[in-house]
Amino acid sequence: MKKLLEGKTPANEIKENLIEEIKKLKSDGINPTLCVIEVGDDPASKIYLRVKRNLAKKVGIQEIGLHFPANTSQGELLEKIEELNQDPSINGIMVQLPVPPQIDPRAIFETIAPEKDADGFSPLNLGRLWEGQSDIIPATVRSILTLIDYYGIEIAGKNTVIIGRSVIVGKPLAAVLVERDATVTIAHSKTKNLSELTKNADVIISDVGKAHLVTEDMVKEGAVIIDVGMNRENGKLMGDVDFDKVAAKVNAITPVPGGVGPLTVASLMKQAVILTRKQHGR
Ligand SMILES: Nc1nc2c(c(=O)[nH]1)N[C@@H](CN(C=O)c1ccc(C(=O)N[C@@H](CCC(=O)O)C(=O)O)cc1)CN2
Repeated sequence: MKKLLEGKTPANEIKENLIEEIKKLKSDGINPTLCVIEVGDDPASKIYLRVKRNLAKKVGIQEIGLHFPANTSQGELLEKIEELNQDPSINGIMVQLPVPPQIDPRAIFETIAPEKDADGFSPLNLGRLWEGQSDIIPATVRSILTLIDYYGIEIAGKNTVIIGRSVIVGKPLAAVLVERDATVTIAHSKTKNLSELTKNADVIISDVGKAHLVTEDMVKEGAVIIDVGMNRENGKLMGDVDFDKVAAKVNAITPVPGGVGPLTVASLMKQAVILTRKQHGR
């Protein structure tokens, strides 16, 4: 392995830039404000929300945290979102996932106003990605692009296999990589002969959530591997890729933890600032 694609350094760079950008906005009387909604008491979500709160404070974004009990109905949640959509003091809105089973995440994505869609999950913003408009994009996708740019990974014309077809990572990622001239294949649970695809891939991006899915024999020498998976095995956090053996064979690989993950919260903050600027015509 020649390059370890760590997320911490580019994440720090994003934070430093945000601090400067937000200072300037504030000196013009603009106070970027992000409303973060939690439904229920998922323990992992609590950790991520604390990280979001701390980073917002550090860069100067006003974070408004709302907590709803786990038995909140979809109607109640959507009503609150509608209210926030109308509130001019709120620039960005996001609902932490997962939400309890009585709430359909798609209803949330459809209700958040596209111009306040901090996660970039609204159907309008996701659709715009396929038109080549990529200012509002899901945080994980933005994080992957940041790694690609920061480490100078060539993507144009490269055979790129995305494993995973989620609406919030795999599909929007395909749209932005096609826009960057990559030749993209999306593989998923029904794909036959996954290894035939991955063995020919210059770049493999996996977002499945299955440990040991991508093994050494499935990758070609010199490939680039971006692992978005997060799996716990015997208390240890690992990605979808068999890191040690695959790393020995490839040119560049993200660690898990420490790769895409640390960039996701910084990417969300960046998006909140982009939304704020757009709302003020900047
Ligand atoms: N509304 C949203 N919900 C969720 C999102 C999202 O982007 N929007 N993503 C995840 C959770 N998440 C942020 O919300 C998140 C996940 C992982 C990390 C991270 O830093 N991971 C570390 C490891 C952390 C650990 O030890 O558990 C890493 O990979 O190095 C940050 C944020 C689901 N919900």
